[in-house]
Amino acid sequence: MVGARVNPRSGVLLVNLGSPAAPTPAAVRRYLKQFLSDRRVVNLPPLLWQPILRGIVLTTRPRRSARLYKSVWTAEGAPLVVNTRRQAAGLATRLTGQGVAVAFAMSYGAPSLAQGLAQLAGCERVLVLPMFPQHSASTQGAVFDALAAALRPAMRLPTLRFVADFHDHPGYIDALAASVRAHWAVHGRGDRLLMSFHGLPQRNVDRGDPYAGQCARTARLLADALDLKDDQWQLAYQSRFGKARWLEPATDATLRAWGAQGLARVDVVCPGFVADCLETLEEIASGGQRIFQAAGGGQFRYIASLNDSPAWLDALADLLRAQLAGDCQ
Ligand SMILES: C=CC1=C(C)c2cc3[nH]c(cc4nc(cc5[nH]c(cc1n2)c(C)c5CCC(=O)O)C(CCC(=O)O)=C4C)c(C)c3C=C
Ligand SMILES: [Fe+2]
Ligand SMILES: [Fe+2]
Repeated sequence: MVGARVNPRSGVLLVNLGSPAAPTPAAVRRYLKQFLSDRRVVNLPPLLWQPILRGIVLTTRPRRSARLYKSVWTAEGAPLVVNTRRQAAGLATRLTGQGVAVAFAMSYGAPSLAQGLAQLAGCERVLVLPMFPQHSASTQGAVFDALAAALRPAMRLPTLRFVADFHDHPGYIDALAASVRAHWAVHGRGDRLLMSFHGLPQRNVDRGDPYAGQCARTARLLADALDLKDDQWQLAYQSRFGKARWLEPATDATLRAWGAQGLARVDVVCPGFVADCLETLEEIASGGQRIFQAAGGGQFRYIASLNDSPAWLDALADLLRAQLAGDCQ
């Protein structure tokens, strides 16, 4: 546990997606097997999907993904886990004095939900915050399932509160806007700002997943906070996986088109990721730049995720205090 009191009455559990234990094909295979077997993520009949997963995906993807993970791995471990650990530590310094313990966990890999909850043993109330600003059944739903599974053996349940999303929270939008402005103050302002969100299969949205609507709302609020005109920014979706149709426009196609138009300077921010990870550091900061420049574009700048920046952790602490002060009394 990060700096809790002896027996605090309330606990906060931050939950993000999770990473492999090591940047090796074997560890990535274990991680992808758990992740991609979750029906919240790939909702196909297991008799159809499991042979494809085991016979094709898990025999080809781990080697390539391990190479990508290796390119972003740090001395302390996977960026997503390192950044989430720092966020938990930063929140603990803000909340522990108020009798609130803070721990973190991952939907897939380690630390598991059971390990995270064990850090909060003795808390009568537990507030679970999935670290995905926009709601999707594939992410929040997976956290909820993992939470229920982790609590199955419990003889005494805490009072629980689950934050469904925070896509329009003023503190989150302000922290994003401040981080873009700080970037502009140092590097100058690009011709256009691309707001790249993780993608989702179109059929999930057709079935009622609010994800795309919430991404659009976050993007609009951020554009307004930055006083951007409509021709100065665009929303796009990254990280397509598999053969189905995913949300559009795609980040890679957009960057290719902007490069071909000969744009001299673009900035890219990923508001759906509050912690830098493989998908931002490798896919966007490296891969996005390659695509844009190969197509003829000029300068490309990736704006880091909020990670453990003080303004973001202050906003997050406010969000958590407000949630804890709600009907959790
Ligand atoms: C931010 C929200 C996310 C949504 C929504 C989401 C949906 C989703 N993802 C996949 C498939 C993969 N995602 C992978 C990595 C990954 N995804 C997110 C976030 C969301 N995913 C994060 C933060 C990460 C990075 C993890 C890290 O360790 O840094 C991967 C694994 C990496 C790889 O092999 O490329 C896959 C696969 C699907 C199918 C999906 C929605 C249905
Ligand atoms: Fe993903
Ligand atoms: Fe990806």
